[in-house]
Amino acid sequence: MSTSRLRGFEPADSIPNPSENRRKQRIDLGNGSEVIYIPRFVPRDQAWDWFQYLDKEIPWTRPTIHVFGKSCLQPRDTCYVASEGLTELKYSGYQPHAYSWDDYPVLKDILKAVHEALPGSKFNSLLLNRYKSGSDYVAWHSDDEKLYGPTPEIASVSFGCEREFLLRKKPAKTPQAARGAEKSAGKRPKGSPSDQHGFVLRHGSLLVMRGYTQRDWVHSIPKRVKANSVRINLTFRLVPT
Ligand SMILES: O=C(O)CCC(=O)C(=O)O
Ligand SMILES: [Fe+2]
Repeated sequence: MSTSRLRGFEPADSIPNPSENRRKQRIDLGNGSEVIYIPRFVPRDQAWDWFQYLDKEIPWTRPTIHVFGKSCLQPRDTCYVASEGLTELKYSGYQPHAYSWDDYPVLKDILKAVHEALPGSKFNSLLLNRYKSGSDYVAWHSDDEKLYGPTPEIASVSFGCEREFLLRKKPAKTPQAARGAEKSAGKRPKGSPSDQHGFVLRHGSLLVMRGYTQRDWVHSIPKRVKANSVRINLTFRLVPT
């Protein structure tokens, strides 16, 4: 697919500066949630160099996780890097070992590039994922673990095979809000925000989730039979101390 946005999903806001407009998209998800997408964040050759390094040097594992009372192999490889002294990460009954930034200088270079692109950000942990083929995936979830606080900023850098990243609004919680959602289902008024978005995350792209995105939305990387090469994704996060 040539375009970074998926057909049938919402177009991005236009940004006044025309050169920025080509590069950067800002999607207002409503109610204090937003996504930024920069398709050409890392130049192509640099991105391939980083891909090769990560594929080869990172101590990837495929852990057993526990979801809905069942054990299963996580459907992708993973690794975790964090600064010393942070609250430990635990998800799906699995507590990854925290590797040190000092052991992977390239991760520090990528982190530096991310910090430069996002003024004011100060990430101190990183979850890495490797999708070996289109049958590897990440199920619908939100990164709403307590250790990240109520409004985490999550910066996601992708390398290798292009895969779809989907965002879907969580169902309304109060009966009143649920009735409203039911009434408007299928006939969204013009100009009101959509409750689903999709991006094809290209090699070297940066996607940022902000505000209440983890509280109000879920995201996923679905299986895709046609995706037949490796994709590596890095999500930088801040664990407040
Ligand atoms: O691979 C991706 O783009 C997303 C990964 C993700 O959602 C996660 O690690 O929490
Ligand atoms: Fe996630």
